[in-house]
Amino acid sequence: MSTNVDYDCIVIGAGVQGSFTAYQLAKKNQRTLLLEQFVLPHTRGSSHGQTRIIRKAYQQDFYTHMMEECYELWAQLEREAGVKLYRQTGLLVMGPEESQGYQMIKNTLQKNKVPIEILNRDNFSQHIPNVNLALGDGAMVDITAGVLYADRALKTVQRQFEKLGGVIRDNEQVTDVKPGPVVTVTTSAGVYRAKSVVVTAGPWANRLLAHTGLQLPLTVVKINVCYWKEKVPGSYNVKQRFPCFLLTEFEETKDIYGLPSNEYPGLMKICYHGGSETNPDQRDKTTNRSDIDILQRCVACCFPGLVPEPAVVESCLYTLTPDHHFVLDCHPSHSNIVFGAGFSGHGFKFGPIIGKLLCELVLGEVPSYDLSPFRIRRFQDKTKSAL
Ligand SMILES: Cc1cc2nc3c(=O)[nH]c(=O)nc-3n(C[C@H](O)[C@H](O)[C@H](O)COP(=O)(O)OP(=O)(O)OC[C@H]3O[C@@H](n4cnc5c(N)ncnc54)[C@H](O)[C@@H]3O)c2cc1C
Ligand SMILES: O=C(O)[C@@H]1CCCCN1
Repeated sequence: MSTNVDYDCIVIGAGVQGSFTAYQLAKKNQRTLLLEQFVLPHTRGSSHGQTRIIRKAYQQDFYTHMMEECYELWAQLEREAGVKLYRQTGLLVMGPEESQGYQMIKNTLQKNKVPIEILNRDNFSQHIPNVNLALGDGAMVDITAGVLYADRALKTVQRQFEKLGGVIRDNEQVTDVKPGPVVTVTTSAGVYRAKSVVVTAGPWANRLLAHTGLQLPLTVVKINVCYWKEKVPGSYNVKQRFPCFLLTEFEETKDIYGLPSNEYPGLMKICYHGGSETNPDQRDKTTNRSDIDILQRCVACCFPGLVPEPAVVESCLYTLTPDHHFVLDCHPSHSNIVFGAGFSGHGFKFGPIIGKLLCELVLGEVPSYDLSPFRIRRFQDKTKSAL
């Protein structure tokens, strides 16, 4: 052990991305510390809750390509830990047949030979009962898509990290990061020195990066996570193999998505892919519910077996970039500070591959995928660097 550092790497933030990064670093024999400001597990960031969608259905090829390997990495973790983290349900994609968004997803899936089933108006209700396909909408199913058990996944990857000798310190907020050949990290409980640092602080990313003179164009929004009651219990249940769904357009506005009833008996999760801007420390003060009005109209129109009024509303945060693509990069002035941020409400399924990529950046290895869609230079004038 070199005498002037406590760790090879310190990862700041134990959400899904930081936890997978720490795990990958420990696998590569890096002495790694994972720091978390809250007591684990917590519900204040973006990675809490029992379920997330996993899918290859994307408009861009690069996400579909990454998901090929990512499914294998999820399965590897399941085997390693002896737990079930994924359940195949399929993803029903619905949207105006001629729209660009719907067609791009269809083309990407077909081009990449992802198994899909195209449904037509005649066989739709036979395959998908209790859903009304809007006039002019097309429908297809991404067969291998499904549900990830999110809370369980987070706990599992953190436990595997510790088994590899990694150290987690929760209830310890990072208050300063001093760049240099050895990075000094100050927390509410102490000071640590490491050869490199990874910032995976979710909605708090810019607050951490400010210590290093960098600000990214990130917007934090609060999502109302709505659960809707089944009129006939079980009709939208995961055990009936009811699929996840993605509606690429409703009333010409943002996507709406949902997951079969699972965590709360008789309640299906359906959310609007947008919300109002918030300060992550004051999340619960934001009370805009205009998205819920849209969801109520959508449920009344497309899901006749659900009561069109949410039975439970919880909160979760998105950290959005202007193009909704992730940020995976090294600090422009300090190559030993790496960050993963701006997962824009769709990053959970990529956790294992994000961990692998951020680990490669820390170790100075050639990244397994082309990172140009994720580099900060794409923002150009929107990235403020004080250094
Ligand atoms: C409602 C909702 C639905 C979603 N659905 C899907 C889906 O179906 N499929 C999918 O793939 N993705 C989905 N996502 C997106 C996915 O959950 C996020 O992209 C992902 O969880 C982001 O993880 P993260 O690690 O970047 O952030 P976080 O989970 O927020 O983790 C960051 C961590 O850093 C900690 N931290 C911050 N500052 C400090 C500090 N100073 N010191 C110490 N610790 C600090 C925070 O406390 C936090 O724990 C959804 C998100 C939401 C909100
Ligand atoms: O990542 C996902 O799969 C979900 C559904 C689509 C909108 C973003 N969140």
